[in-house]
Amino acid sequence: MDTKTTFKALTIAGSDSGGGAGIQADLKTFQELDVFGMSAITAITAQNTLGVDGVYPLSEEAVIKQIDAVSTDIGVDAIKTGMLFSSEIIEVVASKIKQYEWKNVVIDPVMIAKGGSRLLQEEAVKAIKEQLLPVSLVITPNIPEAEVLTDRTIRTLDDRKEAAKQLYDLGVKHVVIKGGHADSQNESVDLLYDGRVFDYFTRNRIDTQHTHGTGCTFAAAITAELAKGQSIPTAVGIAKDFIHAAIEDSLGIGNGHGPTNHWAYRRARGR
Ligand SMILES: Nc1ncnc2c1ncn2[C@@H]1O[C@H](COP(=O)(O)OP(=O)(O)OP(=O)(O)O)[C@@H](O)[C@H]1O
Ligand SMILES: Cc1ncc(CO)c(N)n1
Repeated sequence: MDTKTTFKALTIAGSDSGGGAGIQADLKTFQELDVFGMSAITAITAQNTLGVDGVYPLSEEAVIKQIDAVSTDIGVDAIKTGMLFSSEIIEVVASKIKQYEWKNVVIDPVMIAKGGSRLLQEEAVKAIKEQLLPVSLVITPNIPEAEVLTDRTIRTLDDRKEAAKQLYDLGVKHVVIKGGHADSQNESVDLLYDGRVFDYFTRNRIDTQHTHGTGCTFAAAITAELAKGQSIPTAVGIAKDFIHAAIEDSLGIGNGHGPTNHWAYRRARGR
């Protein structure tokens, strides 16, 4: 008898034509971590390592149809959201999370691309806080996103801890505030808060400009591990190792902020 179990993850996010962030980064990461990846695309971006040259959102109907198509047939063990673009799409996603009673829900609250292009409309921040956070397991903001979501300035680790508590109070069960944008020259520390204790995931800071899609890749790795049934601290620890390997062994592609290397983690394990 075939007893093989296939773990499945769905990403609801934008397409990055450059292949380093968005849907493309998520699917590559799921694949590298032995999880079957599926996607519901919210918007198409014309994008490369130099920046975003166009954003083309899809209709709410198109997003609903994609989510329903995979959920009613294939099934989903974990979901991740990335670029959601508008309040209308956020509302659709929140209602689908409730309808399908998804528990392993990772929200990467993507707002602005490295070159400054908006991937989330300004007024949609409220919908993330009010509709998505209460139905989510984990949120993974970078420091500027955490500042917007909490309306506070984050300079010190104590500021970050206060912001994590504030986000937790909005209903999300675990908060990871990433340290890629922190001032530290030597290390990149990610903070995890579960409503009781703070946990720290620390690796040396790599001196590189090739960090396009680090946030998407990190959150996708957490999602893949949750799909397999790992605990949150274990999933975050594996995601930290995955993104560190991907940044360290970068590909040097393009003329700007290049992508990370999604196969570096697997190669380092001799697979
Ligand atoms: N230079 C670096 N060296 C080591 N780790 C890094 C570096 N930059 C980012 N990271 C790690 O990468 C992950 C993503 O963090 P970051 O704060 O850069 O996310 P982000 O800004 O959302 O990324 P993006 O918007 O490019 O997708 C975190 O685990 C962070 O600690
Ligand atoms: C489509 C897309 N999603 C997320 C990001 C953030 O890295 C990006 N640059 N593009």
